[in-house]
Amino acid sequence: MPDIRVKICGLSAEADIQAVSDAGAAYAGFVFFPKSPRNVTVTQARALALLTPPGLAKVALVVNADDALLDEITDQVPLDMLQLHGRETPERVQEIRARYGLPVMKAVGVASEEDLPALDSYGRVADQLLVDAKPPKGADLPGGNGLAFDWRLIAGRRWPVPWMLAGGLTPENVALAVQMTGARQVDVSSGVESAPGVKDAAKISAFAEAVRGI
Ligand SMILES: O=C(O)c1ccccc1N[C@@H]1O[C@H](COP(=O)(O)O)[C@@H](O)[C@H]1O
Repeated sequence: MPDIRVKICGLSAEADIQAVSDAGAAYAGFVFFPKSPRNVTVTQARALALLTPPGLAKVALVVNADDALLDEITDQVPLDMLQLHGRETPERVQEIRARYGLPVMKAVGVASEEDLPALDSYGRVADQLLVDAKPPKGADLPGGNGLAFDWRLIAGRRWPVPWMLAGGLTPENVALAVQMTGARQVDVSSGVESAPGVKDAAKISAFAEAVRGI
């Protein structure tokens, strides 16, 4: 069975980079969304990205970002991928791919069968899909809420591009989530924290260990 790739999102401290690297994760995510407890400035993200060892892909998470913000982030922060976690249309995904020349991962929130066609639409234009739980109505954050969705909804479904499973994953439930969905990549943020926005090295290690044990 091929290795399952892990993304740890919402890093904001030097120690987080070390913990994620030690855990053998494939992706490190930086959140550019002021309402998030994981928000980082461009200056902070640049410093963290420069500390990130080769082999750990650096992902910038943005929410409905305009070109000015994306210009600033991509000018200042060495990146390997952009994660679009807002209401970006398929056309906007294409525009961003063309403008920045970086792979784009589009997050799609899932709560019911009705949400699944969007994965097919974005699967035609994005480089990767992030299949996440749909945020509750009125939530401040479009992701990072520690909520899982009903994994049976995507059991056996496949898309033409690589995809990651996200939403409420933890060291305790990630093995079951992978078993039920067939995911080959998993993304976690709040499930490896000791408090909102504070990453916990022991939980990061336990998450990676749980994935290795699958
Ligand atoms: O983490 C955040 O604060 C965040 C803010 C805005 C959009 C997305 C965000 N996080 C992403 O949401 C999913 C699931 O997170 P969780 O594991 O349920 O906490 C993940 O992709 C995060 O990168």
